[in-house]
Amino acid sequence: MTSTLLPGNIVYGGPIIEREAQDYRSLGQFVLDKYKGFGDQTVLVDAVSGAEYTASFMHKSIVRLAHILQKLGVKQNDVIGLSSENSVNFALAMFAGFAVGATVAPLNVTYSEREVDHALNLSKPKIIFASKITIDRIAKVASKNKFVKGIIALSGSSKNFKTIYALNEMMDNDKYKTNPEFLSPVANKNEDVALIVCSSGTTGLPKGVQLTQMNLLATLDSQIQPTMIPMSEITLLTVIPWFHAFGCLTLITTACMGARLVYLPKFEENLFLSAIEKYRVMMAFMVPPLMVFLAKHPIVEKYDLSSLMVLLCGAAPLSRETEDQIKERIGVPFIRQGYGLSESTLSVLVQNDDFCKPGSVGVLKVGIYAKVIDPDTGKLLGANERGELCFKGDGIMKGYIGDTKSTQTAIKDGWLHTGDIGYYDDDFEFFIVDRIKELIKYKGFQVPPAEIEALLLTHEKIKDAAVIGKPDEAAGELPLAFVVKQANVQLTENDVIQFVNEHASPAKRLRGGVIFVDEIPKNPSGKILRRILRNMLKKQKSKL
Ligand SMILES: Nc1ncnc2c1ncn2[C@@H]1O[C@H](COP(=O)(O)OP(=O)(O)OP(=O)(O)O)[C@@H](O)[C@H]1O
Ligand SMILES: O=C(O)[C@H]1CSC(c2nc3ccc(O)cc3s2)=N1
Ligand SMILES: [Mg+2]
Repeated sequence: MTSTLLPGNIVYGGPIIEREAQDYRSLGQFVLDKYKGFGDQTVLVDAVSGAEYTASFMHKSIVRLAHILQKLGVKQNDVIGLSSENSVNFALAMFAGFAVGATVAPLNVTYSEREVDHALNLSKPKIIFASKITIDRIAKVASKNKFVKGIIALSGSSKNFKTIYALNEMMDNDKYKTNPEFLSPVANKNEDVALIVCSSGTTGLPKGVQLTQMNLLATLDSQIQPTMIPMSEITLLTVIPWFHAFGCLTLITTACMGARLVYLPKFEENLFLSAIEKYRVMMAFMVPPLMVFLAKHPIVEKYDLSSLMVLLCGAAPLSRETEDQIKERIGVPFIRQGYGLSESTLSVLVQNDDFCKPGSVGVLKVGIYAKVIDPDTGKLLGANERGELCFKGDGIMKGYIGDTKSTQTAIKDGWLHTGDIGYYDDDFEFFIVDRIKELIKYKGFQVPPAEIEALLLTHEKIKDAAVIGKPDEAAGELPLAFVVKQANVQLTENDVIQFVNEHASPAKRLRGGVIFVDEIPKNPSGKILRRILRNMLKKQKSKL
């Protein structure tokens, strides 16, 4: 499908032809019927334990858990929290929540008590599923919030809350083994919220993004495309946390397609590589730090990665240099960069065979409209003009929970204002420059840190890098780099400054200096946490 230009400089990705999911009675029913239809196919594989789960196992278990949720008093549109690393029980809990027509609110497992408290007070779940790594923290915070009536332990247990149920005990209880079918209640698809995902919190506190059943069903329809190989023969790998929109939506879409999804609960170098080798993984969901790992880490050479055909990468900027290095090093034929937001359900832009210029994030997906506006004046811009990207379509969220003001700032006349600066070229292929909030303002020039970071990563002695603006009275801000050196190399501040001077325009020079660090702080979906770097800089200054 090629994009078309509509009057008023609006680009359109074309209609969603498929209507299978959207016409269903509910999201929960769609997932149940899909799993039932896939029968004995293996749909999930735990790469740590090696356990494999068939679609019929998933169907049977979701039905049982849905009956259990109803017995516990969970009703349509009640909210269920879900705090777990990637595991089969995460998938069961979420899909059982959908089956009873509830709203599922995944929680970041790395959240501190304070952050859990913030997230719980956004979604106000009645029941929370928690795994052994989070249950103590969840129980402690839940005991201070009256709206939480019960906690279901997916694994482990805790003494910090009075009503804790153990999932395995309930699943084995004969009481719930009676009815092998479950009929999901008819949904008000445009209104009923299926998911409340927390945005990454890169620019402030995380916001509770409400995605309706229709947002998800339309996205599912838009993902269905004829493939050369039957879906049942495709093996995918993911380590992206399922509590994040990117991870969560890729779990839901791959589940409904009947592919085999191999998952990891967290990233571990050897496990990630050996999983690709062992399961002959064809496609992997990636974020830029994982791409840099494949491009640069010496142990990559020890593994047979020849099965890899496609890497799907999103969530943060990926440089064309990293892309080229991977192609050259491990010969992956296709790298598909995509771009999306929690607010857009899944990606709104993705590369394909015909539109994959280096550094681009591809073209509009079906069902999506885009426009680029001048962030100051709101004027509509045309091809090759940089401005704020705005999107419209069936995947755009209902709004932020409990925050009408932010919702009204984010969505105007149905258009989601992303806060990201980008442009499309003459082929309607899109490029992301940076976030409006991250642009460094040097003497009136706007310097995108992502560009300097991409350049620094091309240096063979640099393992990782992040750039921020250092406040400066005369110039406004000066670009400053945090740099992680490769092991056992000599590299000075001056070497790094010289390198940038040679390869970048004057405004991008590292006039703020270079700080060597052991690690760049990133969140689980691979985004650089620049506010931590800004705090580090402040602390360093106050010490002087
Ligand atoms: N391929 C990509 N290239 C560059 N940036 C990307 C890409 N994909 C996603 N992003 C960035 O990720 C953002 C969406 O991420 P997400 O919804 O997880 O939360 P966040 O915007 O990082 O956090 P918050 O909204 O809470 O500040 C986009 O607005 C964009 O800035
Ligand atoms: O649609 C795809 O094929 C893949 C390619 S990359 C991608 C996404 N990236 C993001 C980033 C943030 C987010 O909230 C959702 C997505 S989906 N989706
Ligand atoms: Mg955001």
